[in-house]
Amino acid sequence: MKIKIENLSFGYDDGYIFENLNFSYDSKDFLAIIGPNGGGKSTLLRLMLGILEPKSGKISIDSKSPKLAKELIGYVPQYIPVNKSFPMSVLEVVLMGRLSGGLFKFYSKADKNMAIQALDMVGMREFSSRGIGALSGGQRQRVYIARALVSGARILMLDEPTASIDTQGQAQIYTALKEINQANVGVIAISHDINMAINFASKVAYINSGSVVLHDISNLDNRDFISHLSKDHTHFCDVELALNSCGCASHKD
Ligand SMILES: Nc1ncnc2c1ncn2[C@@H]1O[C@H](COP(=O)(O)OP(=O)(O)OP(=O)(O)O)[C@@H](O)[C@H]1O
Repeated sequence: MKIKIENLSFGYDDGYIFENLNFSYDSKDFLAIIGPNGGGKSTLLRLMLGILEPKSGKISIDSKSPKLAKELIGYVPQYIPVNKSFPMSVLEVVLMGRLSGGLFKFYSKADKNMAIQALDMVGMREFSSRGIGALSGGQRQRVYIARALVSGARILMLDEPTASIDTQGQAQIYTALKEINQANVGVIAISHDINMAINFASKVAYINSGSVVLHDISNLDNRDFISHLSKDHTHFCDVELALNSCGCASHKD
């Protein structure tokens, strides 16, 4: 599947956040969207999800508008804490991803098998009967990823899936996302952790002040990158320079 952004312009009010942006994504890739606060990462994700409408230009997902393609997209919001006594099991939460037939539909055996399979993919099968409130933040986030997967989504879009989660939990989430991508589901994740992005993604889109620079990092030597980052640069905004220093192909729109 392909997402194509052509001459996209968008602003919340009179001004523009993006002007004539061109960008494309192939679901073969695990794309990490990185960049400083306020750069436009969530705005771009919301445009691709069809929650926001471009002022001009076009976004197409396999030639359909984001609204018409919404069944092909699974959205995982930022980590949201839940009440410890929330009365739903992990399996029930994942089954909610099969609700497209209506809120009161009965789940079939096939639905349940799909939910168990999705829990397997994120390494959470053994927790299927546990209450959703009795999980760690990282485990809960993996359950939400399974819920998005079980809807039959062909691309997952995640807004900072590892915010407020410790390093081990982050690595488990990124490992699951990489495996999901290898099983032919596209993954686009906003990330504030450059280490995770570099270790697990195949492409990085660096967004700042409305411009997007795409880097192919599938052959990046991580140690080379980290040494460039720490030796030559001191700030997150210098990630782009470090990527260029490592000779990563970059493409600016
Ligand atoms: N609903 C809104 N109305 C008006 N302006 C908004 C709205 N949402 C975001 N903005 C502005 O748009 C710009 C881009 O915001 P966005 O949330 O897309 O950035 P971001 O890169 O995701 O930031 P962060 O890393 O802090 O989450 C910012 O200047 C922000 O203040």
